[in-house]
Amino acid sequence: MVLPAWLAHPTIIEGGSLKPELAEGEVDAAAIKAQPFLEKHIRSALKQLKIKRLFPVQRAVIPWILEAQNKPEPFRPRDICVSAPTGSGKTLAFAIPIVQLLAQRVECKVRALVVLPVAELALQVYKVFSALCSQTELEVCLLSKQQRLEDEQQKLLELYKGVYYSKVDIVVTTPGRLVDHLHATKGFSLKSLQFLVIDEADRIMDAVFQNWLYHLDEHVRSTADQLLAGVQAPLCYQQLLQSYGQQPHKLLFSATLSQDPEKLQNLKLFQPKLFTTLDAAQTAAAAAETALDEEEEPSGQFIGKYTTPAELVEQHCLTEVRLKPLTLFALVQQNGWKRFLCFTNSTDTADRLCFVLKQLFEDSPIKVEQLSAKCSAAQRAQRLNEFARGSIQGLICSDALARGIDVANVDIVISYEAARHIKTYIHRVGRTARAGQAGTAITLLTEKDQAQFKQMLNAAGKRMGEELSVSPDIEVQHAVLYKRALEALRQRQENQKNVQKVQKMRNSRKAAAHKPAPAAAAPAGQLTLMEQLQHNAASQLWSKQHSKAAKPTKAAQPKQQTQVKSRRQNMEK
Ligand SMILES: Nc1ncnc2c1ncn2[C@@H]1O[C@H](COP(=O)(O)OP(=O)(O)OP(=O)(O)O)[C@@H](O)[C@H]1O
Repeated sequence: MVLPAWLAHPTIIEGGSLKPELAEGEVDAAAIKAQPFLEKHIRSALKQLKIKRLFPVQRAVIPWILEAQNKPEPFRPRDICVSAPTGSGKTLAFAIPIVQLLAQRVECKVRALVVLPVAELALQVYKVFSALCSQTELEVCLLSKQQRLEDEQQKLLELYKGVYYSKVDIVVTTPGRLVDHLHATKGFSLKSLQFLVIDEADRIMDAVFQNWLYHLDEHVRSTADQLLAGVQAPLCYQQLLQSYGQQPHKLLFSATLSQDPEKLQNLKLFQPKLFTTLDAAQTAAAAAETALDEEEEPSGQFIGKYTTPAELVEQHCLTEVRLKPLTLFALVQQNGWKRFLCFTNSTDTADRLCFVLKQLFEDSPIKVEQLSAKCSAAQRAQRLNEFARGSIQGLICSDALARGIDVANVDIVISYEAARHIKTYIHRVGRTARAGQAGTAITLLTEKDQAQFKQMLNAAGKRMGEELSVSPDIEVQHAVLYKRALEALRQRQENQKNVQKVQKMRNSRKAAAHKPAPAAAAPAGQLTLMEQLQHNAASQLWSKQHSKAAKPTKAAQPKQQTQVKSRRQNMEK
């Protein structure tokens, strides 16, 4: 594959370690007070966030965006793609310049749109924006299906004398929720959009999400046409507007950025520019590359595509399929791990593994819980909180959590099953060694997995780390405990099968009666005890959810309404 020139010749982000050791008396060039481009309100917000210095990606990207945006029209800044390791601080790299630029002029319009693949990530980025905006008049809004559409619409817009006014300046959302609002929210306008941020860009460019871009583009295009209809400007200016006038400045971020020209083309990037970080081996390769003839067509992957944090130690542990849960148990015990995330390739494996581990750790202070698509969003949030507080030591996750989530103080990431794709591996291991902290990633490998795993790493320019071993006697040592745990698992699976059978019978009985009566109306006397328990639990859950949904949360509304009112009055003046 031949790379386009902008991917082949990136701007290298200098800086190496996130926590460099400074010699005595040496001035820290990355200290916040040494950054002349940061406004006072940003410095003070960073102080509250306990951020004392900028990370390399932030030092490279923030001043570049500020400078590009400060050039007068009709200059249009180049769109940028930023590829930097997990945990290297990409969120602040786009949030700081956006807040600083938007705060210069407050208007009742959505001027920045930040799109993330899943609700949890959107919430995380929303919190960062909210913290940065705390010293400004800017309002940030989260649209992510965690609230009803009507409640989100209320947060977003206000109708005054027949005209819709935006209550917010920055919207953080997911692709699906954005499309919901583009279709269903009257008055939702992005015609003043100045920034479009796509975080975890490679994931968002995947086929499933493609049509959100189409809808957004259509929306921006149609508002540009409406605008042009009323413009009495010279033809050349109209042409300029038509060609790119209404397109926002696009900022793409990821730890594993796509280099697929077709996917990138969908984003219609304007003279794109790539920023990338390199590790030591890649820096040497880049130096050799620049020695080559500049005219030569570059090929293959862009350098720095798969870098992991400098502080990350990668290891593997050889085991057998039948002993995998026991190997994991022994590793945790042997090494005294207190904060570990363990990834599996499927939700079912996460579920079974978590059950077996709970049995194995029954008499120990180690508490493990599952964190997968099987848990509700509220459950996931609660478990993450408990993990952060230290009341849960291990979380057994499917890959839903592998990307972007910033879980505090994870010491160890274990791949219970080897990741099938390098991107999955990079994002999994990136849950540790974040923000310059130390961290270790361990992959459990059977003999069969080994060659494939090695090949995957080599293809990405990485090498297998050291081998970590467990005592060969684990099977004998824990024979009784392990047997009991596996027997409990077998019993549980049998029970689950029985419950499913009962459920199936019940459904077919209902279908036969041709009367799909609501569950709440079913006469209790005709149900078996098991059915009755399930029925009661379902009814309770249903009424709980519906009574919650019926109560719109208005806690923050009065304050926001007054602010918007005064902003609107200012505008009218
Ligand atoms: N300059 C800084 N100083 C100290 N901590 C920082 C700094 N910048 C970011 N952080 C912290 O580093 C952690 C990781 O940041 P962030 O989530 O932005 O990383 P990321 O590069 O987006 O990672 P991923 O690719 O996994 O999403 C966060 O906890 C954040 O608060």
